[in-house]
Amino acid sequence: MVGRRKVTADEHLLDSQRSEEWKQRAAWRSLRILSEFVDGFETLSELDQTQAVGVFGSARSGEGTPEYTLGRELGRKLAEAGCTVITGGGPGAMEAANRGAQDRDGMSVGLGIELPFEQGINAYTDLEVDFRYFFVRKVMFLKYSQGFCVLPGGYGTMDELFEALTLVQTNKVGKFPIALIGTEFWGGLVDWLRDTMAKAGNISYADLDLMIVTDDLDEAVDHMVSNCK
Ligand SMILES: CC(C)=CCNc1ncnc2c1ncn2[C@@H]1O[C@H](COP(=O)(O)O)[C@@H](O)[C@H]1O
Repeated sequence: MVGRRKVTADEHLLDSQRSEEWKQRAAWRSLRILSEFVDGFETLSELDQTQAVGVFGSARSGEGTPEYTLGRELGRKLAEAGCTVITGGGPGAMEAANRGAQDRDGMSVGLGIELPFEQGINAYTDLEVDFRYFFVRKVMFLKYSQGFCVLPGGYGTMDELFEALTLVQTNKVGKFPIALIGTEFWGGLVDWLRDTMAKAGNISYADLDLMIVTDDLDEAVDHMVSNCK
């Protein structure tokens, strides 16, 4: 990839090879982390009264792809159902869902993340917060969303999906609907979870019911609305 690569706050925090001076600074860094929580809670507190759904999906599903069209339609349907749409504020499926929400005058939120290559939050958000730390941002997704719709994606999408699943499985959050959208994309993963992971005893078969898999956006939205905590 061409462009200026910046060292991010996450990288500073996680790099254990740095000098003694850096190691000592890591302790002070906790204040910066704290301030990021404060900023996030303060900015997003206006969402406390709304029913919000987090939408995850690939940063690479650009305009013109079937996934972008699907994400935009999902954003529209969530807004029509009265839900605020919260995404990672990036391009691709995130932008599509934010844009769809705005198409229907719904509330559209972007929780952006600092990345080595500058990109900025997409142009379709009404409320945005930019985070330096992935883990702080993940807390915000969980705190302000009452359910998740997951479009096809890559590692980032998997990370967010499995974070949510783990929290539900371990009863850290209560009623928390999760819908995987796209049976062709998700089918192989779900088969593997059942035929390999559950079969090996690493999850229970009941854990497979913590999410639905569908191609029907109305079913996904209905699952969010009727099962929100
Ligand atoms: C073109 C490109 C790589 C841009 C990256 N820009 C991003 N901006 C905001 N959130 C992101 C970005 N990349 C990954 N994420 C996070 O990880 C998920 C997507 O990652 P992935 O594309 O599935 O793995 C999103 O739901 C988002 O929360």
